[in-house]
Parts: sequence; C-alpha cells; structure tokens
Amino acid sequence: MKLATLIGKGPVSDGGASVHGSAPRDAYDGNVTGFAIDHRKVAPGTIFGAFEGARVNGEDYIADAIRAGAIGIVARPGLAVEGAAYIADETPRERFAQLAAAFFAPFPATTVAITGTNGKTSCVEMTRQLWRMAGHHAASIGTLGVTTADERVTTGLTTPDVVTFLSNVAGLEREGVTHLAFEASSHGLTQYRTEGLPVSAAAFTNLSRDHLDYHGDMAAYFTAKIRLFSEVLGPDGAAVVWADDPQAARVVDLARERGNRLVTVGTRGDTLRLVDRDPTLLGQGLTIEAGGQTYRVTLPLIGGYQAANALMSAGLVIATGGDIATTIANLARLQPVRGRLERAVIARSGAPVYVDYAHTPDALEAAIAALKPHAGGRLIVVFGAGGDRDTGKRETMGQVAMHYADRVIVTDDNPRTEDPAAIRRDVLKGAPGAIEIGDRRAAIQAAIDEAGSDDIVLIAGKGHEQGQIVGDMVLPFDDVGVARECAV
Ligand SMILES: CC(=O)N[C@H]1[C@@H](OP(=O)(O)OP(=O)(O)OC[C@H]2O[C@@H](n3ccc(=O)[nH]c3=O)[C@H](O)[C@@H]2O)O[C@H](CO)[C@@H](O)[C@@H]1O[C@H](C)C(=O)N[C@@H](C)C(=O)N[C@H](CCC(=O)O)C(=O)O
Ligand SMILES: Nc1ncnc2c1ncn2[C@@H]1O[C@H](COP(=O)(O)OP(=O)(O)OP(=O)(O)O)[C@@H](O)[C@H]1O
Ligand SMILES: N[C@H](CCC[C@H](N)C(=O)O)C(=O)O
Ligand SMILES: [Mg+2]
Repeated sequence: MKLATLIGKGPVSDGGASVHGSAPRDAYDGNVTGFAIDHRKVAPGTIFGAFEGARVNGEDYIADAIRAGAIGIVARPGLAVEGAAYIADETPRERFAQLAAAFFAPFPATTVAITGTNGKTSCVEMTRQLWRMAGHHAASIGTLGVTTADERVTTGLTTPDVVTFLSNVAGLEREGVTHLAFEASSHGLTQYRTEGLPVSAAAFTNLSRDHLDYHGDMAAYFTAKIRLFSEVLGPDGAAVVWADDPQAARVVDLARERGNRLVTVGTRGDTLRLVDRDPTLLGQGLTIEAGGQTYRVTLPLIGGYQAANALMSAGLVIATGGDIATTIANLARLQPVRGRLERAVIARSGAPVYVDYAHTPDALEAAIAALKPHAGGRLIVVFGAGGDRDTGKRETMGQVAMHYADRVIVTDDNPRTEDPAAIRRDVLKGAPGAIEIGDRRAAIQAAIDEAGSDDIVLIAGKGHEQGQIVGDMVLPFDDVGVARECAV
C-alpha cells in the first residue's frame, strides 16, 4: 500500500495536523511495508512512530529510523524530520495507531475490550470460552497471551504494544477468528495501544488501587480507564458494567450520555441480576434474573469474584448477540482460568494449597474471601509485592492480609530493580506480627509445613507467572510447581 493512499485512508481526517516535512517527493509514492515504535525494528518501507516515553524519548531515534529505511515518521509537530514523510500530530500515538489499523485491517467482526483493576484476564478467558461453546471461532488477548482454541502465545504485556496488538488481531482474522476479547489495561489505554480497532462492546469490572507509580493518583488512573468508554467505544457499541462497584454509576452515566446500549450486571444489575449465590464444595449455585426470567446454574468455580467475572463474561456475550438462556446455561461448563484460585496440590496434611494472581489490596481481599468459607481451620497466606511498581499498595496489602487471614507470611514477588528487603519492609508496615521469609520457595515450604488438615494455604501474587524477576534476570519460578514440590 502506498503511503499517500494510507494517509488518505486513515479513519480520521488530518484534523489540522500537518503532513509535510522535507521528504523526497517520492516518499508518499513509496510502499508501506510495516509499522514500528522501536527504531531497532525499522526496515525499508516502515512507518516509525516516535513517541516520548516514560523512560526514553523515541524522538531521539528519528534520524536512525530514517537511516534504517523508514519512509514515514509519526511524531509531534515541530520536530526536524529530514528524508521521510513527516506525519505530525498533537496526539502522535493515536494517529500512528489509526494508520497502523488501516494498514493491518481487516479485523474480527466482533471485538470486546475489558478494563478494570481486577478481573480483566478472567473475563477475556471466560468470554472466549462462552463464545466457543456457542460455536464461534473465538480468541482472547491479555496477560496470558494471545489465545485461540489451538494455541497460546505470550506477549509479556497485558495489552501488547500497538504494532504487536494490531498485527496479531489481523492475523487472528486471517485464521478465521470472528470473535475477540481483549484486556485494555490502563497503560494500554493511555498509550493508545489498541486504538483503531473498533470495539463492539466495552466492559468495566471494578476500580481499586494499582499502578499509581505510573498514573500518579486515583483520579488519573480512573480517567485512563474510562477513556475506553469516553473515546474508544463508538455510539453503536454496548457498555457492560459491574453494577456493584462504587464507580459503576460514573461509567453508566457516561454510557447513557453517549447513547450506548447498557448491560448492567451484579446484585445491583438490571440486565443480569445476581439474586442468590450459594457456595458448594467445588463451586457455587447462582440464581440470576434476566429478561423477566429466573435462571439457576451451577458455576464450577468457587469465590464471589469468580461469579462476578463469569457473569460479566455472560454479559459481554449477550451484548454481542448471544442468547440469554444458552449463555447462562453454558456457565456450568466454564473451565478454570490459569492461576486464578487454582488448586495446586493437597498437602500431606490434607490442606489444599491454592495459587492466585492477587497483586492488589482488593484482589487479595477477594481471594481470601473466596477461600475463607472453605477453611474449617486457618487460612495461611503467602504473598509479597512487586518491585518497580506502585509502592503505596504495599502497606495496604499487608493490612488486608493481617485483617482477613489467620496467618501471614510475607515474601518476595518480582523485586525487579528494588531491594527485596525494602519491599518486604513496606508490606510489613501494614502487617506487624507477620512472618518474614524472603526466599519464596522457603516461604511456600513453611506455609505448607505448618498447615493442618483443616487449614488452607493461599499463595498470592504470581498466579500463572513462570519466573521471579530479580534485577533484569528472570529466574524460573512457578508457584504451582513449587507448591507441588514442597508438598511431597
Ligand atoms: C511504563 C510502560 O508502560 N512502559 C511500556 C511503554 O513504554 P514507553 O512508551 O513509556 O517507552 P520508553 O521505554 O520510555 O520508550 C519510548 C519510545 O522509544 C522507543 N525506543 C526506545 C529505545 C530505543 O532504543 N529505541 C526506541 O525507538 C520505544 O519503543 C518507545 O516507543 O512501551 C514500551 C514499548 O511497547 C513497553 O515495553 C513498556 O513496557 C514496560 C516494559 C512495562 O513494564 N510495562 C508495564 C508496566 C505495563 O505496560 N503493564 C500494563 C498493565 C499490567 C496490568 O496491570 O495488567 C500492561 O498492559 O501490561
Ligand atoms: N471481579 C473481581 N473482583 C475483585 N478481585 C478480583 C476480581 N477478579 C479477579 N480478582 C482478583 O484479581 C486477581 C487477578 O485477576 P485477573 O488476572 O483476572 O485480573 P486482571 O485485571 O487481568 O489483572 P492484571 O491487571 O494483572 O492484568 C485474581 O487472581 C483475584 O485475586
Ligand atoms: N500486570 C501487573 C502484574 C503484577 C504481578 C505481580 N507478580 C508483580 O510483579 O507485581 C504489573 O505488571 O504490575
Ligand atoms: Mg490481566
């Protein structure tokens, strides 16, 4: 595709942005071969997006990108760009995404985006499963990677960078995928990583503390998330909202203002109202009112939070054309999501050991609340907090663990470039009296060793992760595998 055609083809007009620069006349006549946001990935014919980042300024690499063959540069106005077409825009990441989307399209016809502090991965996984049960060729993209019925490829991020994301979505369409659910993280939304892909429905799960290292404060964090509804979701799309969250009303009001179809879910939901939840040993009976009917279904997953995510997923499927009765009935066949209340092993004492990806105060509370009713004896929790991430959540995580669990062991969870002992100290500020065992394997061993037959062990924070990030090294580590080794 010629650059001139692509620029003309973008889904938005220039909006006053200039398309100029001292480009060779034939630059616009050149064939666009691909897109890159990292100058090291530029090849002849690439459009390079030069963005100011949190760590470095991509604009510093414009000349290098052109030397490597870039024929177009998308960047802020006012820069010196010599030897390639200069596509200047006040919001260059958005402009870049829209051009890339025009290049990579077509995409699956039905796409849904899920945002919220917790529950995104669970919802994309469950939505994919429910679509598949309904006979659709479905895929999901998120923390667990790009997943289809046949395979899973990890990307390393929850919402991958814009080029990886859009090229993968197009690849899925070529494979015949018609339905896609993806996680829209707050970082992803702020950085326009998924822009240009039209979404049929957007979901909001909940809002609680996380990522304030990046967003600064809760207001900015919420604004980043709500962009999914205020800018990404078109007026024809549906808004699916977990009505029990304290922030739900703000999302509902916005969706009403913009004329979106509304699907509200929860004990306060109008579309899918959860009227009763009856925990059993291995799952829970749900009573749901929808469209004037009452439905009963047994969800084969424990915990209030998993019921919430299952119902939100049903809401997304229904919002995109799924039959209400069939979708609710299919909840009975949902498979567990990796690392979310995953039962790793039963210790020799008889105590079940669970692994959960809770890495925020709210998630930790939800995971403990899910397991507590199943423990005749004590609930023993092992957890830590990640390095180079929101430091303010650490003490609160400690408080939550102390308040809701019976025994607390504070350990390491991806210290990254921080001093692990300092991170534990932050957590322990909220958890005086907790046991401190830095080495995660030793901490898991200690928890399992001390658990009696009526106790439950919860290992929180890493879920599906396969490594412990220390400095810039990723040391192999899998909570489920280690729990099994410690239990023999
Ligand atoms: C804070 C953050 O979101 N960082 C991500 C983001 O960085 P950034 O735009 O700020 O980039 P930067 O490193 O300052 O560089 C600026 C620009 O220069 C370019 N560059 C840089 C160096 C160079 O030699 N040449 C070059 O062209 C970069 O490609 C980039 O476009 O874009 C980079 C390129 O795609 C990502 O690799 C990087 O993820 C880092 C590794 C990361 O850890 N991100 C985490 C925090 C993250 O994104 N998490 C969310 C949420 C998780 C959740 O709660 O679910 C996620 O969606 O995964
Ligand atoms: N609806 C929910 N309400 C409260 N806590 C939840 C909910 N769903 C999940 N959690 C908690 O959050 C953890 C992570 O869940 P999940 O991976 O689905 O969330 P996520 O939003 O994708 O997280 P991330 O931001 O890391 O991508 C779970 O292991 C659980 O402890
Ligand atoms: N997507 C989240 C995952 C955190 C998982 C936890 N194990 C940690 O490292 O803090 C993040 O990058 O902040
Ligand atoms: Mg996730």
